[in-house]
Amino acid sequence: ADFYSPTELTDGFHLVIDALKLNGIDTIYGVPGIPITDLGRMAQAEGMRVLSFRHEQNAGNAAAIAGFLTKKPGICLTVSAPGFLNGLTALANATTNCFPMILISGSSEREIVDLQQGDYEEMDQLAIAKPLCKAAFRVLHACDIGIGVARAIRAAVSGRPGGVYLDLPAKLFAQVIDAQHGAKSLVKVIDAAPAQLPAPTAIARALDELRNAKRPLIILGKGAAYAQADDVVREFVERSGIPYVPMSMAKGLLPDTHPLSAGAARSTALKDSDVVLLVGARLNWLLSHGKGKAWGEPGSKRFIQIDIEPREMDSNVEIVAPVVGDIGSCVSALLDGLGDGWKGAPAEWVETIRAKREANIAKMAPKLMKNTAPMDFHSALGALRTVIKERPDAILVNEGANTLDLARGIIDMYQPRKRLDVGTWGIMGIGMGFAIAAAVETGKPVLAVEGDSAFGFSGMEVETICRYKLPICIVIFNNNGIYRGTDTDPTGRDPATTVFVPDSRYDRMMEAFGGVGAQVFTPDELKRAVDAAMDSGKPTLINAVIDPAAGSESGNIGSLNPQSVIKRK
Ligand SMILES: Cc1ncc(Cn2c(C)c(CCOP(=O)(O)OP(=O)(O)O)sc2=O)c(N)n1
Ligand SMILES: Nc1ncnc2c1ncn2[C@@H]1O[C@H](COP(=O)(O)OP(=O)(O)O)[C@@H](O)[C@H]1O
Ligand SMILES: [Mg+2]
Repeated sequence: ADFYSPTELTDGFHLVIDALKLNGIDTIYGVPGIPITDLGRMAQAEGMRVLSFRHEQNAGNAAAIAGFLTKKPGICLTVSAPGFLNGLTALANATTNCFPMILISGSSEREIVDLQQGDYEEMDQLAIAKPLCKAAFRVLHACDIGIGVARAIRAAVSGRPGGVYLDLPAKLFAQVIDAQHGAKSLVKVIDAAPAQLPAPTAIARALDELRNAKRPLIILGKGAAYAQADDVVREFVERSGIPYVPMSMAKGLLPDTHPLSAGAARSTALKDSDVVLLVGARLNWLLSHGKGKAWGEPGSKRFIQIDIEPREMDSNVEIVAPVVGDIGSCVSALLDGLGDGWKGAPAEWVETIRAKREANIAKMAPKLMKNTAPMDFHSALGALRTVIKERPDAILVNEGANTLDLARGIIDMYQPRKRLDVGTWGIMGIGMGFAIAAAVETGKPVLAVEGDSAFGFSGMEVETICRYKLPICIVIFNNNGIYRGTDTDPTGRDPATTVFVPDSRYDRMMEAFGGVGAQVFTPDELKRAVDAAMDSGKPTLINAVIDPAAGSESGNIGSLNPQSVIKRK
């Protein structure tokens, strides 16, 4: 029997680490500082991987995408007040995108905060976090750490995944309790994200809609990618024979070259379909809220929606067949229900989509072949499209405006969860955090295709990338500006609000920290430099010179900008 000395003790530091490890969490993304520097050191000493960043927003983004990739909540650890606030943007973005993460921040003493007596980094962090995330908890007593961590994990991954805030006041860490009592207080979460089975009546109703459809369409959202029900999703598309449109981060669930892919025929698919099956995709702005000219005749659509969140139904338009449950269970039930009677989608409709897709791909092809300088977005992306085709298990991180919108349609993906981008908010700044966690969590090579403005939001993490020697190749589409590099200040006093230093050399930033830097002017040079980076696995930054006149305002979403009708004299 274990010899147990009554003096054996544990404390808050050790209980937090034990609670995380007990639940299979082995990685922490953060920035050290009071009161959590020692927590990070001790976690590292106890075998956890603790990665220190240069800004908490990037650590938070890393934790968020780690959650998306692993279905375990990513952990971001920050100091109080300013560090907490820096992590909050990533926590809110994770919640918006349904990525499971836990922001753990040290905090000031309750008695001083609640009397507003001016503690070091005083802030009521729990109150501030609550409206911006899925759940928020604070732990005051060491014997509650086990339950607190368990609640945070379950809140992050159960139902619709999201961001959770866990507030740990400084005094908690040094609190000492009896070791055995402490061990008993820990909770290993059982079935944190339970399967949620659809009602048979909901499945029957959905199948009726599909059977009566003349022009059915499937839309796969990043929820379908997150669910990791890849085989049953692919089997359902292929057995049903229904064309599908993958949303950005669902690309690769089936290869974009799949005969049923309607990605390159998106406009026709949305406009002319009559029954639309949404699988882990919301009818938000990315799908024009399910109405308007993108969707053809008003009232011409019947929507079936699979989602784990019941309240998503009817959020934008009427859902005639809501299927509430987890995607794996729901799609399996639909597949079983198809039965032998299912004759496949109407051949004429499938042919319409195929023809449209082939025509659009043919129209685009010449733009991707140009091998001259200066590059434009199409010719540069043509080179990267080939890289991913040759290296399908590489992970593509992508942000910018033209750099994002054009890459989404030009770079085909071949495997699930390989395209990580700005998601539902269209947020800039996810690049380096996503790239770091993708490399750390998967061990796969990462290609980060960045607008020069987008890169600037998290660019200091090139030092982090070098420090951990991560296989990340950053390609910056350097068009000297936001959208374009050609705007001018009409007063002639300053540079325009959307331009940067001309002919800048981002590649030298990577060299500053021991990484590989390269500047390229043609698609061939770009492909060679990326191939070299991928083969070497060395941190690399390629400054790809793009024609400053090549872009368009806000990429594909310029129409969202308000226009002034007042012209001052
Ligand atoms: C946090 C944040 N700030 C600002 C923006 C606005 N914004 C900004 C600043 C973009 C950068 C576009 O410039 P780029 O250089 O990254 O890409 P291209 O020049 O290739 O279009 S895209 C975009 O929507 C944003 N989406 N998110
Ligand atoms: N395992 C799951 N089962 C069912 N629905 C899920 C699951 N995980 C996430 N979801 C849902 O997937 C949806 C993702 O939608 P969204 O982020 O809009 O995707 P996209 O931007 O790709 O269209 C969310 O409504 C979320 O509730
Ligand atoms: Mg740019």
